[in-house]
Amino acid sequence: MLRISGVRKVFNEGTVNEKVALREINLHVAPGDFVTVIGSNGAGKSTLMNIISGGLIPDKGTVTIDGKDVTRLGEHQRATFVGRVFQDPMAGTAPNMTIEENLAIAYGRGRRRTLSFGVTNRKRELFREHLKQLDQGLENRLKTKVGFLSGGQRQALSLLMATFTEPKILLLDEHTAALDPKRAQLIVELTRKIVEQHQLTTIMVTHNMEQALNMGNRLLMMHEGSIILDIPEEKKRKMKPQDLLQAFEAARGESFSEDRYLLS
Ligand SMILES: Nc1ncnc2c1ncn2[C@@H]1O[C@H](COP(=O)(O)OP(=O)(O)OP(=O)(O)O)[C@@H](O)[C@H]1O
Repeated sequence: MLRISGVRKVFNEGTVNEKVALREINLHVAPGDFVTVIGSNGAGKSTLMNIISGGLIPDKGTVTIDGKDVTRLGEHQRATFVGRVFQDPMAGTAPNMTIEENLAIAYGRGRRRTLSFGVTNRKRELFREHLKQLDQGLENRLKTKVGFLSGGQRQALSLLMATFTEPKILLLDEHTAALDPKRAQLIVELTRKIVEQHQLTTIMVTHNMEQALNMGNRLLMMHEGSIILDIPEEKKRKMKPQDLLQAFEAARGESFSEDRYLLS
């Protein structure tokens, strides 16, 4: 489904601020895989997500999605096959527009504009159906401006919008990190439900080791621009956060007392 070959990304190349964010990334994600990505600060996780979404173009290497080379396509051109939810609940939705207007934009992604942007009664019914599964009572608040919703409600709506058109790849970029534990858990459950329901190929970045172990069928660990661990489902299922820390230290060949802090 997703193939990343020899991808390298350097910021401020040739200056004193040069930073190699991705060294030589090779990654194949099979259809229906749910991959969690963990790693210390500055490991390159967000850069990798941006390379997949088209927010950044690699300096070297290629990205293919479902057999199509998308390396040089920008974010808008990939929007039909890449859905994304960000850490910031403000990022995925337009606060001054109503719930139904936001959903109409998500619904229109990849369709002909002339046919899609108005909110017809038929679409309203469809939106209500989808909103019901969020269990937030949003199906009765279609005319509410999104800026009035809580962070958790906005993330739930962002998740729905990102998956509305069943993208080929769903990117979740620490999408529960800004929420309190109760709301975060709700979004985790909702994520599981939506991903399973649509069998979405998903990549989720998290700093939460429990989350990385409990969700998905594969775990990647990144460090200083490289993927240093790739843990399959059977192995992952038996691991505890402590095992993950040990694996991290073994892969790096050094011990670092702040790992727990950096990863959790
Ligand atoms: N636009 C940019 N310009 C310059 N340097 C950047 C830019 N974006 C990222 N970097 C640098 O590239 C490296 C990788 O950053 P990235 O944001 O991908 O890490 P991350 O693993 O997502 O970190 P975190 O967990 O802290 O969000 C870091 O050293 C970062 O400072």
